[in-house]
Amino acid sequence: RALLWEAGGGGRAAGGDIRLGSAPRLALEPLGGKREALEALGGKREALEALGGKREALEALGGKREALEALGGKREARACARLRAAVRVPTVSREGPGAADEVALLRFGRLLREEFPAVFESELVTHDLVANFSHLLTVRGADGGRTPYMLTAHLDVVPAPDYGWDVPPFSGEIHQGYIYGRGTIDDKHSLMAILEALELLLQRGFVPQRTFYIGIGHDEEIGGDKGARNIAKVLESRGVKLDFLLDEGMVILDGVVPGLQIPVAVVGVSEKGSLMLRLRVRTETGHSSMPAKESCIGILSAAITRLESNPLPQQFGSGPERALFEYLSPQFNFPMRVVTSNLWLFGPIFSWVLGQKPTTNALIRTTTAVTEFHAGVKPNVVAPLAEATVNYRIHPAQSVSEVLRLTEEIIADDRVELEVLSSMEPLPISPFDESATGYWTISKSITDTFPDIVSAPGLCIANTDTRHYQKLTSALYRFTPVWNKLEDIPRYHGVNERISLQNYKQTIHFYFNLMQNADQEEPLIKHFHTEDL
Ligand SMILES: CCCCCCCC/C=C\CCCCCCCC(=O)N[C@@H](Cc1ccccc1)C(=O)O
Ligand SMILES: [Zn+2]
Ligand SMILES: [Zn+2]
Repeated sequence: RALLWEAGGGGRAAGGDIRLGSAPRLALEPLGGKREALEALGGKREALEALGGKREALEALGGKREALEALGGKREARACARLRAAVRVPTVSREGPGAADEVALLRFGRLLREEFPAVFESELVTHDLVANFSHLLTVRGADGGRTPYMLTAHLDVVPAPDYGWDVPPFSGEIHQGYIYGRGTIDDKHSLMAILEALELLLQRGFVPQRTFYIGIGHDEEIGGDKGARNIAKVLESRGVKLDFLLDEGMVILDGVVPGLQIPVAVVGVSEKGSLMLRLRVRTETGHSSMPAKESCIGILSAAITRLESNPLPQQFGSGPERALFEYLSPQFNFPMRVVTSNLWLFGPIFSWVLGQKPTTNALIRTTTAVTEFHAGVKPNVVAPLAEATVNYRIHPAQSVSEVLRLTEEIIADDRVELEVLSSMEPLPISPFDESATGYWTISKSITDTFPDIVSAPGLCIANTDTRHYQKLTSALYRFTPVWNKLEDIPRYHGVNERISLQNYKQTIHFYFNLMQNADQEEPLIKHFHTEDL
């Protein structure tokens, strides 16, 4: 069983295509009969629970060997079934008032309570419902003298139109060893894996030494102002201080960092800031047969062209991206090893190389993304108004005001009005030196789960709920152990979001390891091992 789950890298599929979709009789034949099929899966109830129903069970099982390979065992089968059930609840966050699907959010809360009875019924665990749909779990530790820590995740997802998906985005279908669906890597995988790990540990009688919190926000995808912000307020009102907090953010990168031959787990120790800017040009409207020399559309387009052709200056070396390459230096191939060991000399050329690809460019500068453009009312009317939105993600070495000043300089046209829709300064760099217990607990848990990869501190290029928790701790980390190859990066907020069955199991292992490592004073020793899972 272990061999089957461990075959291949984290991002590779375990098992073959287990979608059959053919008649029940055809599905039963390779299994040798209904009774054998059910026996193989540990019983009718488990099989049905794992696969979500009789018809689905039969459709999904391409054969006895494939079924066992894909499911790895009863416990894994149930965990996968629970993640699939979570994906099927469309907890979509949309921009604008009244945009939350309250029915789905409530349904999701019920699903958590039903699927994790040991967690929700444990005497060690207190559950607070926050802002109606978010959840705060307090897991009481035996040693009240130790500073607690916190794990966070979010239950909402971005919208997913059916178009472009190989399987429906809210089906949770298994296809070629992957669970597909919105939320499988952002961020239901981590939420469900945290609860799986806790459920298992509690079932085994685990009593944590130190208290820890699990915060589950319901509106991260639209800023977290109701969920995470209020969870943080509840904790602040209780006088809680945290040793560290771990949220989503960075991931395992396999073949993404140029010149690095082994996969790296990047733990986000800082997070870029953000500025949403509305650009607006107003001009006289009128009959399109007598247009003025310049239209608001032309003026705004020219301004946008100037912004896109003048990227903000690179900042390589002044943020946590430098630490990433210094940490990884011994792992690079020649000549990259020489380059990254001598950044004092090769910094400028290396920065130019990083600037050539969107993923690595995001590390070294404030990025400029023109995300919206609206103008015009009718084909034969001179447009009175043109508007565009620009989203900057601000490098830690810059500030909101500096980005605004540079924008005005680049546009250099008073007819273009600027309105700040929202802004956020980059987050401070969390400690990752030898005394940073949170960083090393995460790092050790990565190594325990993935012995063959390295971990390193880095910059999180997107925003997370962590900013809401800044009053509770200055040790904010952003990482979930999703295994990404370069071609997987567009799956975030894109189409065909998926996680391999093997990678989901590893995600559970990671939190299982972390919950034990977090209790340990040096040296870190675990009582339960993932081999027992
Ligand atoms: C050499 C290293 C290369 C680095 C490559 C980086 C590859 C990154 C891979 C995966 C990124 C995963 C990001 C997962 C977290 C996404 C969180 C998110 O989407 N947040 C939203 C939050 C938000 C903020 C403001 C308003 C609404 C929502 C976001 O940032 O837009
Ligand atoms: Zn997310
Ligand atoms: Zn997201």
